[in-house]
Amino acid sequence: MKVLKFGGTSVGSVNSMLNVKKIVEAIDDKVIVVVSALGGITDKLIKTSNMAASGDSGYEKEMKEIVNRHIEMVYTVIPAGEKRELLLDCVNELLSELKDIFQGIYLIRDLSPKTSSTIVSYGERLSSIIVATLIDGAQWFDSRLFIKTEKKHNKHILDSELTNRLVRETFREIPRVSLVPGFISSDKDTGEVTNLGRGGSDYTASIIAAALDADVLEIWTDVDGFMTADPRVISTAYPITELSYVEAMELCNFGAKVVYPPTIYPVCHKNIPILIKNTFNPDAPGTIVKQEADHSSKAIKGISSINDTCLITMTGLGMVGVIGVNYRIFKTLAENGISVFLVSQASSENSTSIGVRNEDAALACKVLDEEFAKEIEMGEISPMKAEGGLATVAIVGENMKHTPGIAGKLFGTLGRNGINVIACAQGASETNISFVVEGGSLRKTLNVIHDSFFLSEYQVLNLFICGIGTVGHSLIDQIHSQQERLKQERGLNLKIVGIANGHKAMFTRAGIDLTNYREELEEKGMPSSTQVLHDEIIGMNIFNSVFVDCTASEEIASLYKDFLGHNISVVAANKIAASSDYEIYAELKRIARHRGVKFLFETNVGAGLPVINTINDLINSGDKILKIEAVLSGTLNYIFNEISADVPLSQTIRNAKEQGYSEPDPRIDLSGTDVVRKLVILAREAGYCLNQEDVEKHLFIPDSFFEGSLDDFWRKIPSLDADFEARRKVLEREGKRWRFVARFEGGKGVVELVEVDRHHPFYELAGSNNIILLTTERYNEYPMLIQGYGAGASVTAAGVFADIMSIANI
Ligand SMILES: Nc1ncnc2c1ncn2[C@@H]1O[C@H](COP(=O)(O)OP(=O)(O)O)[C@@H](O)[C@H]1O
Ligand SMILES: N[C@@H](CC(=O)OP(=O)(O)O)C(=O)O
Repeated sequence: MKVLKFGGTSVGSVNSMLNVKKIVEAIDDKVIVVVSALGGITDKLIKTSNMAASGDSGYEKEMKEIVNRHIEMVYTVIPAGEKRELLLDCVNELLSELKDIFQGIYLIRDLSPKTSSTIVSYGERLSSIIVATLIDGAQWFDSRLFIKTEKKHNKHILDSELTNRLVRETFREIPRVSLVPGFISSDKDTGEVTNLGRGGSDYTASIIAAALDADVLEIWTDVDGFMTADPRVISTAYPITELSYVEAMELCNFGAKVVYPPTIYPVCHKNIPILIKNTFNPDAPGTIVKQEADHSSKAIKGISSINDTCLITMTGLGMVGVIGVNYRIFKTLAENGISVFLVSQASSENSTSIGVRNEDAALACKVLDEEFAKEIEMGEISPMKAEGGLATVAIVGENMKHTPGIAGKLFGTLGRNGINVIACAQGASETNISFVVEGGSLRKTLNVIHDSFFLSEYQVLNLFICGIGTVGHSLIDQIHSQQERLKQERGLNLKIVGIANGHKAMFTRAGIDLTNYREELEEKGMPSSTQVLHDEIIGMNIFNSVFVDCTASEEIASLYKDFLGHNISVVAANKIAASSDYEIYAELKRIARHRGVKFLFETNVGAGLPVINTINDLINSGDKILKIEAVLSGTLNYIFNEISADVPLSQTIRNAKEQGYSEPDPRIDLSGTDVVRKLVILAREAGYCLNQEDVEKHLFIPDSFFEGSLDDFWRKIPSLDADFEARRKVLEREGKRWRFVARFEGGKGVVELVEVDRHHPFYELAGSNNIILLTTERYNEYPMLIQGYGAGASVTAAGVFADIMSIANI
């Protein structure tokens, strides 16, 4: 014999009702079917009662909707004929009783718990008679006659002994199909209608299954089984094939709504398996819950959470070593009907924290303050401290037992993502680790843990890309073309969750489709500003995230500090932050280290060339950088390689801009500012404290050319052409070339135009290439030389991409 329970979602629509009929009629065994109210009806009954009790005449409209929902259901699922007429008589009678009760409440403006229980019982009474008529040959039973409760601590609790006896008596002869309303019961002494609590139909079914020694209890709902996490929050959650009773209990007790927690015990006691199935997808295997579940796979089976948490903390040296303090805490709370779902006490015994629901917090504080009034007055214990708005998360799995490293992995993952754990608890059974976080971090917490424990084959990196000029655009193209390969071959899911340019920004947790992102940004993007980026990115509170700055903006660079402080790594093509005041640079590095995130800017010097990483590797392995000599400006090298009798200086500058080598304002290159910035960054990475103003500059363009607007500059620059051409001719005759060289030695930095002959390593430097010579303690007689493209969108974008990949750490 089987017991099948169909939840509100399974009897909520015409299609689902017809599925229920098909599923039940296909079973070749005796079956007892337990049903809930039509989806959403219990909530609506409660809402309508409250409206009527508060004198809101709008309750009539709600009541009409309740009537229509049931009548329409009858007309659509039951074919015309005698059966339908008989059913309509019963349904109409129940609905008219309900209408009268609501009217009574509205008139006297009073709603007692007893009336409330009566009202909600109509949900299951109505649904069960509809389903009983729908399923061929089904016989209806009134669960109020055999599910019996008694009142304890102001709550209706099941009287198991009496109920079991009555269930067995009622089903001495079990028909082929029996139909039972779930949830509802009656008081064993007064006969008043009661219920088993919200979600209680699962419990009704479990009680019946256990009392009658059913072969299986099937819970039919709207998901493919118990999932690794709440699928409404974690889109990547997937069904768990097998769970033990203990694991199922831990999960549903902690918010996995798919099964009402008390359901597990009766069937577990009788070793009856529970099968969770999807009414909308009956072919899916579902989840089987039994004594011994498969433990061969992951360390944890599922994650559940309760958003509604208040942590009450009792502290005081007067508690240390005193016997009976905990006894008094729990006795007081129990006497006041307050349920505690998390307890955390330090071994020093001077502080105990307990997790309760927010609605119980004020009462819990009050009764505990009263219980410990004497100790509080003597100063031995402080008054209770309540911290609301929190959430409790639990990771569950019997595999955790004796497996070292689970807590380490859990808390490490949370820490790296900037999630603060306010309290935690793990029982010696080692099947559950629970912890409390800020309510606002719940989504991020669940995502982070789900990702690290369940989706480890896919690591996710969430990217915000700011600036879609030449470098940003090229980066997005490169990511787009590599996304699938990285996923398949490296298990890395690179998701771009935000894109912004100077005037538009768009964000989506699911990841932006990169095919038409420019059009989408223009059409659907919100107005962008530094503030918008700051608030949206921090507000999204998304895990494993990286802010990628492909702008040259000082304002954008000013955001890094807050991003790093919120555990968002920063990858910058923008040089401003790393070359700004030494204190700012040092602070950003400090915050990143402290927060366990990365601040990377490899492309700040030499575009995609591995310059900074090389310096870091040398230093980290104990070497010392003694001298840096370099041509660091792709623009200037391009200009000095281009300049000829046919192409004067002014034209080479224009060409450099048009080819995308120079900064948007080429004066930043010509003034040496760009090279100074790069030298400062290299020196700092080499372990020296250097600021831009400490670098000596010998320029080749007079200072006056850098004053005024960019247009003024373009107008004035041809006036230098003749002089440059004369100097170039001399240089040519001497077999020399111009190189704009940056040098750092003995703590001093210099940038200047140098004339190099054919024996100098910089002589042959072609195009816009860069060259860096590092003289170190180890590379001394023969310095290390790094050379290659030092500018250009695609190599710079590739360098940024490499920084991003190093954060993914694969
Ligand atoms: N870990 C989980 N596994 C499956 N479902 C979950 C989990 N956590 C929360 N849920 C939610 O529980 C819902 C099923 O419970 P409920 O709405 O009470 O169904 P029913 O109406 O069938 O009783 C699912 O639709 C899902 O959104
Ligand atoms: N109808 C009741 C009982 C129940 O179990 O419903 P569902 O199976 O839809 O969770 C409620 O909403 O609480």
